Amino acid sequence: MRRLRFLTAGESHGPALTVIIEGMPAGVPLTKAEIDEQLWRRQQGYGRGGRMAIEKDEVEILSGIRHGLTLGSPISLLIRNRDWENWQEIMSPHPRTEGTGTEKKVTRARPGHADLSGGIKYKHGDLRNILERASARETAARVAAGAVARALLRAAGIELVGQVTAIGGVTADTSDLTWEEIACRIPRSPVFCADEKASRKMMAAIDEARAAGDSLGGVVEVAALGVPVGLGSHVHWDRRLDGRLAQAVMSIQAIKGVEIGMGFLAAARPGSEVHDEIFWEEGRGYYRETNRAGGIEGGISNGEPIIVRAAMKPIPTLYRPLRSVDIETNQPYLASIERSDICAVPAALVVVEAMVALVLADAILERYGGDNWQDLKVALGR
Ligand SMILES: Cc1cc2nc3c(=O)[nH]c(=O)nc-3n(C[C@H](O)[C@H](O)[C@H](O)COP(=O)(O)O)c2cc1C
Ligand SMILES: C=C(O[C@@H]1CC(C(=O)O)=C[C@@H](OP(=O)(O)O)[C@H]1O)C(=O)O
Repeated sequence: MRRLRFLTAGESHGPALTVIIEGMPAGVPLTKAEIDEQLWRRQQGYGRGGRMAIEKDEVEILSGIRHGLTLGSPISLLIRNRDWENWQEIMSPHPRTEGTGTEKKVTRARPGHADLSGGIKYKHGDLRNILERASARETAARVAAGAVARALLRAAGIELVGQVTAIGGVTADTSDLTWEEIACRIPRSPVFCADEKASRKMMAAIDEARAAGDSLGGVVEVAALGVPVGLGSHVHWDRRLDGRLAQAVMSIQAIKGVEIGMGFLAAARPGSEVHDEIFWEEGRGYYRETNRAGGIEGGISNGEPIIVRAAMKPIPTLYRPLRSVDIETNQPYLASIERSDICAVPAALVVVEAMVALVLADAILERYGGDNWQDLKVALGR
């Protein structure tokens, strides 16, 4: 059973996003400021569009936290959409009054979005009824939930470090840097990349894509440091930690590939270059000199840093639009674009971190239990 569960709600241009997080032990220190910091990070990143100039994401804590400590009750959080002001009539929950409103239905299905399949599945002639919820605006609520999970991980001695490793085919080389060095450099880079030269090239690639009316995807990498041995299990498919991480990360809008450790690269290498040899030393215990497995063997964490990589496809809405069909007339059209991101890979990194945090916090609670932080601390041996 999931120990830490969360459920988000909210439309992209509705009044607000909400999230309920259930299963946090009592007594974990958690402040509004640390949730807001993660929300702020998600809004940064070179290549974003006009919407980010409107939104200033900030959390309102509705329940589950008192005087800076979790209560053990459901935590509910709210993030208002500033853009709602401009969409009140279009997004009104009330029945339409005859003869009012000039709103046109969205009938032009955008390639790369949920529009067409969602419209067919839910029998919506107005594709806005699909796109509002399919939008990655929802990731703000995931990041707020992730900040709650991060608070538990931090208390348990686990830290997450994330970096963008590729944008539009420009790849970073950070192989000579430690995770601590990477963590120091990331906030200074507008694309959250620790390789300064690659950072500049990535920004130039985004500028080029913008000028060409195109968009770019990329690759992000998250490392979880300080994870104890034994999270997840080999005994069932849905208890394997690698499977749980892959599902959570793949569920993020526009993520099309997830790797743990060497991932796809391992398929091309002989076994002698893929597996991590095991050593033992008095006082140190078991250790490995390499971490090609990315911290998980047989679905169980092995004590090495957990390394998760995710590939994001380019943003599907292009200023030089792709061909599609109007579902009312079945006639071809070329869309006119009002605004869109060119590249949201840095934002996606923050979302991947959030999903990794939620899975690891759930796995910690599964292994160590604890209704309150004191019991959990004892179980963790801290
Ligand atoms: C942080 C973030 C921002 C995004 N911004 C946009 C955007 O401005 N325009 C757009 O067309 N898609 C954007 N996307 C991607 C779409 O939400 C996503 O491709 C779409 O919902 C279809 O889902 P799928 O790619 O997972 O199939 C964004 C994704 C993320 C993670
Ligand atoms: C609002 C966010 O991302 C949005 C995700 C998104 C999409 O189609 O996924 C489309 C854009 O929204 P809009 O159509 O209102 O310009 C992005 O700005 C956000 O990240 O907070």
